[in-house]
Amino acid sequence: MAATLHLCSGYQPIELRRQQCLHFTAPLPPWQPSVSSHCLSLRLRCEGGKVDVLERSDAQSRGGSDQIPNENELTCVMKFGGSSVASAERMREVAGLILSFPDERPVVVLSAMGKATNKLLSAGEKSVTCGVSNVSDLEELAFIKDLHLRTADELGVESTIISKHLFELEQLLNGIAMMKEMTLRTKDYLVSFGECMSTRLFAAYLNKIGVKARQYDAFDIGFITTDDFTNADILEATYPAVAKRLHGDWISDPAIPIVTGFLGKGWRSCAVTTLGRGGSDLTATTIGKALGLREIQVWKDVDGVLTCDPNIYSRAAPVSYLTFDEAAELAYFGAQVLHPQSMRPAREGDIPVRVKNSYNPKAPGTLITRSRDMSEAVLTSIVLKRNVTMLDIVSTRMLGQVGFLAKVFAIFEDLGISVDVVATSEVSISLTLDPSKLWSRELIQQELDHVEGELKKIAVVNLLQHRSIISLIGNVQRSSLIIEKAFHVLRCNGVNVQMISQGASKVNISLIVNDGEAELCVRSLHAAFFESDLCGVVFESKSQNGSV
Ligand SMILES: Nc1ncnc2c1ncn2[C@@H]1O[C@H](COP(=O)(O)OP(=O)(O)O)[C@@H](O)[C@H]1O
Ligand SMILES: N[C@@H](CC(=O)OP(=O)(O)O)C(=O)O
Repeated sequence: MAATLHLCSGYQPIELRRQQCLHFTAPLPPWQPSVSSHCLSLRLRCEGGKVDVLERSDAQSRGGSDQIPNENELTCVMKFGGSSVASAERMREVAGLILSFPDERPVVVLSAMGKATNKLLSAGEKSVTCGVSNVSDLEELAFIKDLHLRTADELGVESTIISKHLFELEQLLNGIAMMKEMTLRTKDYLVSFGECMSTRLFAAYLNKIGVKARQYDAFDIGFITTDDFTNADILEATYPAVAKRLHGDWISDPAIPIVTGFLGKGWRSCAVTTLGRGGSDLTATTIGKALGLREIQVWKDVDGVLTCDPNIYSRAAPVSYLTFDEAAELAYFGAQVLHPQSMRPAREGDIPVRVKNSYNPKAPGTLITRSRDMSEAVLTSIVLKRNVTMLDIVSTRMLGQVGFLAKVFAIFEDLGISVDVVATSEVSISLTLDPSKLWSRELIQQELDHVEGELKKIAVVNLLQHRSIISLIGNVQRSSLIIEKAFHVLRCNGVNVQMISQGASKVNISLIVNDGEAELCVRSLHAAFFESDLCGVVFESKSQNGSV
C-alpha cells in the first residue's frame, strides 16, 4: 500500500511505494531548522500506509561530530551595501575581498551603487511635476547614467549589459511624467533599477577576471513577498524556492551567485516589490536561512555595530558580540546599520551574522549569535529614533473599566497603525507610534487626526509630536543599575524623561524625550556608560538646545 508524504509549503507531496528509497536534493532548513543539510537520503519502508525510517544520511550537517564536510557546497552569504560598491574602484576592492577568502564559496548580495536609490527616488519625484519634455534633462537621470556607464567602462565590461535597463528607466520616468503621479508600486519598480544594474556590472567584472559568476534578480528566483509596496514582507514560500534555484544551479554549473538585494515579487500582483530601505540585509539573512549556510556576513562602511550612531557621536566604538535579540531590538529602534526585520531569518535558522567593514576588513567586526556571555555586560548600545508621535490616553470612565486597553488597541488594529513603546496604568496608556509605518503611508496628518478622533470617543487624548525614543540596549538583568545611571546623567543635563518602558523585552529600556534634546542625551549617556565616570560629561545643553 502506498502512502503520501506531505512536507511543507513549496514541496510537492510525495507518493511512496513499498520499500522506496527517497533522495532529497532540496534543502531542509525550512522545515527542519536545526539541521543545515543540503541533501538528505532517507530509506523508508511503507507498510499498510505506515512509514518507518530505516536509514538516514545527511550530506552536510552543521556543527557537532556528525559533520560531513562537503567540498562543493555554498558556504556563506556576503552582502555588500551601497557604500561598499559605490564605484568601479570599490567593486574591484570588493572582488579582491571575496577572493581573499579562498575557503569560502559565497552567495554575494549587492545593494545599489552608493546613493543610487536616493537618486532614483528623487528622479521619480521630479518627473511627477517636470513634464515629459524635461525628463531627459533631469540631473538625477544624468547622474545614474553617468555612474553606471563610467563604472562599466572603468571595470572594462560591456556597457550593453545595462543599456536595456538605462533605456527602460528613462521610459519609466517618461511614464511618470505623463501620468503626473508615482504610485508605491511604480516607486518600487523605479528603485529596482539600482540593484539590477549593480549586480550585472559586478558579475560581469568577476567573469572578466576569470571568476565564474552568475547574476540573479531576486524577483525571478523565488523571493515572494506581500504586496505591501515599499515595505513588503517575505513569505515562507521564499525559502524552499530560493534554495532550490540557487542550490540547483550551483550543483549543475558552479558559479558565484550575485543576487540583487532589497527586491522581491508580490505574490498577488507579480510586480517588483522592495523590502523597505536597507532591505538588502534581509535578502542576505533570508538566503542564509534558505540554504542553511554557515555564516551571513554583512559588509558595511563601519567597523561593525557601534555603541551609538557615529553621526551623532564620533566616539562610538564597535561592539564585539551581540545576540539576535539585542541586534533585532537595536535595528527595530532605529539603528540604521541593520534592517529591522533582518535578524528574524538568521535567528530562525540559527545562523551567525557577522557585521564587517569593507573599508577595513582586518577589523574584527561584530558577531551576532543566539546567545553570548552576559556576565560582564551592562549597556551594549544606545539607539535613537527621532520624530516619534506620542499619545497620552486617559479613560473617561476612570477606575475599574473592564476592556479599556482592548478597546484602545482595537482602534490601532483597525487603522493598521503599529505601536512601538507602551506604558500603562489602570486608567491611562502612554504609547508611541512607529514613524516609519506612518511615513510610508503619506496621509500622516489626516491619519493622526483620525486616530485622535476615534480614541476621543472613549478617552481624553493628548497627542505629542516631535518626540524621540532613546533605547538602552543591554543586560536588563542589571536594569536598576542602568536606570539609576541613566537618570542621573539626564538629570545632570536638565532633561526630563516623559515616559519609560522596560516592557517585555529583556534587552531594552526605552526613554522618551523631546526631539530637541535627544542627541545631547545620547552623547551624555555614551560618555557616562562607555567612556568616563558617571556623568563625566555634561554637555552644554541649555545654550545649544532651546528646548531644555
Ligand atoms: N549603532 C550603529 N552602528 C553602526 N553604524 C550605525 C549605527 N547607527 C547608525 N549607523 C550608520 O549606519 C551606517 C551603515 O548602515 P548602511 O548605510 O545601511 O550600510 P550599507 O549601506 O553599507 O549596508 C553607518 O555608516 C553609520 O553611519
Ligand atoms: N539600495 C537600497 C537597499 C539597501 O539595502 O541599501 P544599503 O545596503 O546600501 O543600505 C537602499 O538604499 O535602501
